[in-house]
Amino acid sequence: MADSAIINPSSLSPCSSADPVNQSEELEREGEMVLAAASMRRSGSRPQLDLSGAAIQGNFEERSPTILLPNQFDDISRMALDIGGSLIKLVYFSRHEESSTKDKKNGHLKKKQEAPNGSAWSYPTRGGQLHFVKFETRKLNECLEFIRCKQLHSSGEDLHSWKFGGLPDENAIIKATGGGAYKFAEVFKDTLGFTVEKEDEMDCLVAGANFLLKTIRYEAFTYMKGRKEFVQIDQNDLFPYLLVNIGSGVSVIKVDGDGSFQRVSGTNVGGGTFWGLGKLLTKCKSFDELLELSQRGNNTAVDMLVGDIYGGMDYSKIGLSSSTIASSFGKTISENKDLLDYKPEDIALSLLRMVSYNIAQIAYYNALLYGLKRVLFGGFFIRGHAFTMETISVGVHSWSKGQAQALFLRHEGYLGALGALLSYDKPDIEDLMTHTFVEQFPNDAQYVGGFQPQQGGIKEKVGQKDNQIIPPIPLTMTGITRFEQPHSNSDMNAALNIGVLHLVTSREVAPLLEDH
Ligand SMILES: Nc1ncnc2c1ncn2[C@@H]1O[C@H](COP(=O)(O)OP(=O)(O)OP(=O)(O)O)[C@@H](O)[C@H]1O
Ligand SMILES: CC(C)(CO)[C@@H](O)C(=O)NCCC(=O)O
Repeated sequence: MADSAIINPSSLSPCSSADPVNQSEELEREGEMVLAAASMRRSGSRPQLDLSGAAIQGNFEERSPTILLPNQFDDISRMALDIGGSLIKLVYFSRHEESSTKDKKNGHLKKKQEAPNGSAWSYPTRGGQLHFVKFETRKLNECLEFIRCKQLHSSGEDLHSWKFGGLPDENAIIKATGGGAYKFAEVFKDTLGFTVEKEDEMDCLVAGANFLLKTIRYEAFTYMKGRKEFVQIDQNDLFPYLLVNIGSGVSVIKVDGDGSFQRVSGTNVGGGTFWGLGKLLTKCKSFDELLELSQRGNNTAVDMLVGDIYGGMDYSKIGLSSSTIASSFGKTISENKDLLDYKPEDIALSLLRMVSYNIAQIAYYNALLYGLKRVLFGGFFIRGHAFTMETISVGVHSWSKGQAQALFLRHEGYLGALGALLSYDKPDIEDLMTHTFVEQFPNDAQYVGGFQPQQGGIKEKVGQKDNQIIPPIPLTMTGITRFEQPHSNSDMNAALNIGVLHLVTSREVAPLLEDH
């Protein structure tokens, strides 16, 4: 059910000349990655954004930095959304003259900046920009207000009817991905009048990641020992790689090419876990506050170290030093203390390390399983945060004995939104398949005692109609590889539990070991 009750069109406040986002302190308008369109291609009557030649501008430390393409000839309006469990990510295109408040404030378009090679870039006077903005999902109305005030809903020519006081074209569509594209589709229709065209979340993550890796220089980097090193991957040597997207939950995707991938794993211990538990345990009011707090922490106050167990000694026989964390939060069990006896900063650091390291470990095992050396981490959990990246890098590096490498992106949180934006310009043949949902399983994974479905042809893939995702269901659970459409709800429920740890709750008390 859409939470349509929470938004009422009349509750949206009038647009002021000021940027609506800046009116709210809590609303983070972050990193406006600015892309300009080099030129406009036209396929049939529909204008297309041509993103060729995209290049980052700005200094190396800037997150979500400006990227410009110089030759956008025609006017075009584009936006796409990735509506996740925690955050809504919005990407929109605008011409230079509609440059963002941040750009204006920083004089981005007026000044010349240092190019990486030391020369000065000159900014084009024509062209456009892709702005990247995020909102908290629980504050959907702020996103709606932003779209309305910026008049972002329409694509191409229909922009004008609204700009000049008319209502949005009732046929207007926007591309959106993430769970919220389903959950809030009616809200968008009711409040802003446009239809949400849903794009598959995994397709979009992969498309966004591939675009950034292939097209944008100074985008991907490694982070070890406090050093950030940019990596430009040879396009011919890009695939396969492992994409680990750390949002509220974590998706682990083996990417084999453009549009060719398998979601091979995932974990529910992700960014939502860190932020949710952190909020409960520290009373922090924002994610960034929690991250900042962790920077002052000392995790050894709550974590149980190998040395705590081994009387200060290393356990060198199995390669564990005394300072290795044996058990996250383990120290708290042996001390007669309450939550309030611990420093919130120590808790924040321990939690951050626990979640980051655990994800690194899962990433490593998947890299090992599929023989992948490159592991790309995306999602807003990373937030360009040094400790998070260091923990993940060290985890991947040490577990793989230096064989696998963790990579990060400057536009880490916008993969899905970017993929949704790129999907406007998918070739027509792909448009026909927009609503195809494909549940994929690793072909080469060793299954023990379960079934090992093969990837089949299109007939064996199951369609997604409207806002209902119908998963595939195995014919039997005994190694047979054919898939059929589920017929009943119970079939569907069974199918939904494939490949995930499914807990059947029981009220029976589990027998406990007797105390002696
Ligand atoms: N300002 C912020 N507010 C809330 N969470 C934030 C913020 N900045 C970073 N985060 C972290 O990013 C996570 C969300 O990341 P992201 O936006 O990539 O995922 P999502 O799309 O919301 O989740 P999912 O894909 O699982 O639905 C949060 O769970 C939190 O750990
Ligand atoms: C459910 C999604 C895909 C929504 O983005 C994400 O939160 C996720 O991958 N969660 C992990 C679910 C799991 O594989 O256990």
